[in-house]
Amino acid sequence: KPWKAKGEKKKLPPGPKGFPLFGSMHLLGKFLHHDLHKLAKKYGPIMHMRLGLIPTIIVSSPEAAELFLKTHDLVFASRPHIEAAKYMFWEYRDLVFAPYGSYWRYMRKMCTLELLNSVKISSFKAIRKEEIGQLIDTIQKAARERVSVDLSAKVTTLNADMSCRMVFGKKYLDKEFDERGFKVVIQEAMHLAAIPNLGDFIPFIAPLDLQGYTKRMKVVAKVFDDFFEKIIEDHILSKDEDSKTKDFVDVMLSLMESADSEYRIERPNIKAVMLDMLVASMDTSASAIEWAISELIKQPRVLMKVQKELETVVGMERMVEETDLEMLEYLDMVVKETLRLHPVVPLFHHAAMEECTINGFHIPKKSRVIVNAWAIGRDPNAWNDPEKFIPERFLGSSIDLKGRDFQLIPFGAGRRHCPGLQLGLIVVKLVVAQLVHCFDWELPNGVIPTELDMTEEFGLTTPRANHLLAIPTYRLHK
Ligand code: HEM
Repeated sequence: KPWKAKGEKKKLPPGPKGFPLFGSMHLLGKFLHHDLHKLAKKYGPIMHMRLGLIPTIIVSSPEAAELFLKTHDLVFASRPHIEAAKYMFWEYRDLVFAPYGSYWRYMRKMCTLELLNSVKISSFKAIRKEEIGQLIDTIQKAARERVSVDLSAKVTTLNADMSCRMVFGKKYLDKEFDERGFKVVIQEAMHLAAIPNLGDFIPFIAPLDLQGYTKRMKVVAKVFDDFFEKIIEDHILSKDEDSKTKDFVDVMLSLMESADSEYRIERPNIKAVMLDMLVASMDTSASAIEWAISELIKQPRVLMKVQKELETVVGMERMVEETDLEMLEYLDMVVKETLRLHPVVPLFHHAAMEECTINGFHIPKKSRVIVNAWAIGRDPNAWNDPEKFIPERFLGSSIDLKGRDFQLIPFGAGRRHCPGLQLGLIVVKLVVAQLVHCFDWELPNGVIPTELDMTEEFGLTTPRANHLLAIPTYRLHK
């Protein structure tokens, strides 16, 4: 209605009532996206729950997501304040956690221009080919010896190496990073950024660090800082070598020196974006690959169909090339179906810059908005048999991953949608195709495919809880 009587209470979306101070935090367990999904089934696709002192809106259906990420996109284009971004991402100087505004826009433009556009992505093709080639060689060795391969570990290392070479210009050894190794520290960071932190929801108790997270974040931040300082120093030292092609760090360093860039870019800004590019590109793609291969092993029928398509398009005499990807229509459906059931970023967080009315509900200014992509991919109103992995559901359908079809938004939608979509999809498709084109896969210890464990680990991304182990058999005729 156009008018509101004075003092009339604004109607919040339905949701659990909650206790004083803590609100409904007690309802959130280890798997936040599952817990929120269950609650949404009871209260509806636009649900309000107070978490600590912060009004939080949970968005769990395609229609609701469209309202928040398209119709009212601008209002919700910011990010919430979180302790993790303060301690681990150089006080929001990165792109992922930067509040909406001109600094965010500048950083996003810079990353797109210097790393994530088609021309740049294609310039890294040789790196991808080389790294994937090396992985196939080691798996071939395992195939000869009939031993199982830790596919989760291999794919994570592959992605870490590819990301490092793109962003830093070279690979770094685990021990140059930290004695715990790359993967462990990054995963600790992802976990700390995703678990509910009391300090985010009851800001005045943040300094008490009751859960001990701040302490852990500071440890992680120090590891990143030392590592990135070393990389920056390496780049400054090798700056004048003529033969060197400029990588992303070189570009950012040149921004630091140039007087005419829009913002004063200093080392903390560079380090924050380095961390973004690393975490955003490594674990996302690796988890998507791991889930796709798991689903394929689980369903031999689908795996055989992917292999058949590869036999027809690529043939058994050679490996898959990036140029083959656009011809692989069934593979495309498999990847969509994987990201529907396993959106590797299950929840993404936005913040309301203004108050807003949606579907008659009042959304207070500074609310945190959590979009549950995991729940959306399972919405029974949008999908038949949502729990089943059926790539054929995309046959003849125009649904794509670009954020226009709100029943499938693993890359988000609207202003904050993933700028790495194109790169991510190339990597995921190429690695999945290569792994199943070059090899057949069998589970070790006589585990039958349908019994493959599919438990998730919760973090900013959700990889498999238990590594995927499988025994390869080489397939190609060369
Ligand atoms: C399968 C792979 C990937 C998936 C599923 C994925 C998914 C997502 C999602 C859901 C978001 C949040 C959207 C939102 O808040 O509305 C996001 C943001 C982002 N992604 Fe990705 N991503 C992937 C790969 C990549 C890659 C390869 C990069 C590049 C390095 C990247 C860089 C980013 C950045 C920088 C943001 C923050 C954008 C902003 O806040 O403006 N992502 N991604």
